[in-house]
Amino acid sequence: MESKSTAAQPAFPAVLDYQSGFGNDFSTEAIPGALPRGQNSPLVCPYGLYAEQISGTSFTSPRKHNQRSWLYRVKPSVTHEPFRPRIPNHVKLVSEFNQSNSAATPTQLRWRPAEIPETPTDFVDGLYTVCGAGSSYLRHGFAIHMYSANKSMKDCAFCSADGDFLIVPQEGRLRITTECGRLEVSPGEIVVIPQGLRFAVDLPDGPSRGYVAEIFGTHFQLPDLGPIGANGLAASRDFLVPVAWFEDISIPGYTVVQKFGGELFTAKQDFSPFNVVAWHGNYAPYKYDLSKFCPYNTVLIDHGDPSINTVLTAPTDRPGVALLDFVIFPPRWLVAEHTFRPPYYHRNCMSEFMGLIYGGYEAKADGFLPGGASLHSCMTPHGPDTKTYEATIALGNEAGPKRISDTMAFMFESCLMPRVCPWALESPYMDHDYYQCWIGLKSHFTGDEYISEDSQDVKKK
Ligand SMILES: O=C(O)Cc1cc(O)ccc1O
Ligand SMILES: [Fe+2]
Repeated sequence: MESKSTAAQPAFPAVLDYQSGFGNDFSTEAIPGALPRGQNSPLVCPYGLYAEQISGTSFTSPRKHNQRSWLYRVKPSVTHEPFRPRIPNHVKLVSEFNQSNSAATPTQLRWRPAEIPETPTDFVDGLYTVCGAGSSYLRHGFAIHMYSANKSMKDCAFCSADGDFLIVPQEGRLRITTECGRLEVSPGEIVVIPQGLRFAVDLPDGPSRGYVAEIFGTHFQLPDLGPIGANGLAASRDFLVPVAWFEDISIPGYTVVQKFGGELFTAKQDFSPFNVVAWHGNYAPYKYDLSKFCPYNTVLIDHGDPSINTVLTAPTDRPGVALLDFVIFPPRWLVAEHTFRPPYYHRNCMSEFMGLIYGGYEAKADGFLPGGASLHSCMTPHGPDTKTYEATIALGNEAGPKRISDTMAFMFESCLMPRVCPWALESPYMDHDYYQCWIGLKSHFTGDEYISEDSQDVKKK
């Protein structure tokens, strides 16, 4: 807690407290007794606070999907001047993908890691959309952004009215102050900031880079475990939610930046929006340490589908069809016998965007680097590069148990077909030679004797 002053934001403590659980009904107060007892909206709230509800689902969503929280704050968030288009506006954010702002391409795409900007750039200015599909207006779709920044946000908070942000830091910690409290997120951890919740990002390490999946119209949930049983993959109790924390500070000219339909709007107010003394509910930010993931995998033959490594899924109305799955490729043992162990060659009706947090990726001997990205869209063929294929075959059946260590790759997989933004296609980091990694795959066909020389017909034996 920080009492009334005009001081800049206080330093983060070395260790932050969190509550644990996924989708719980949380209750937290920075001052004992600040949560009203027995009702949400008393005539006068404890300590003279304002009650404010934030709804992440429609009021009438079925109980098992319903998400909302009650925030008890020094001043309500409506206490601000009118929203105005941000000047200069941000031209590299898209939330409704169409021919005027993005391109369709079935080509395999890959990007080298973007450099950290030289000029002062905070999280908001460092954010740019790579690809996406659908529309935040129609509440169905997603956008994949990346960020590269070097400076903390100052006297300003951000929120997206368009969708939830799943942030995957790749370089540099993020200290995130939200209306629900504070989180520190390191590379190797992820954080989800729900639609509409205000937050500010500090960069204690300076240079910072990462990925964001933004989903429109739904929220992330844990995948069902099916025959795996009651345990495994990401455990509910490893998700960490902030405890209430507030500052009661006047900051003349404080700016709330709101992403709304892909455009940025600003509203001025004279106080910090992080003035929530207590809150309760199930609509809150959370973080998760990917090293806690408990992977399941093949123990005898064949390469399992990557869905086995789903951390979080944002569903559509069709069973088993994700608007966006967040899947990881964590350290694990490979033990399959007489099996081609790397990912198989494939074409997928879902579209696959991949990133690498650290280490290497089992399907690519080189070219796919930490901080880089690749996109294999709907039905676009892809798979291991030539070097990986040849090395795997050379090893043969003698490959014993092998530990894949020091790696963390991930995939955002969607049933929607992404369009790609022009600045991503024209990016200096685009790997124009990506196709070369497969072009050298040779035929190892041994059935030539069955083909007649002149007709190419299969000879009858
Ligand atoms: O394309 C990729 O590298 C992702 C992926 C990994 C895997 O193990 C199986 C299928 C798949 O799409
Ligand atoms: Fe794939």
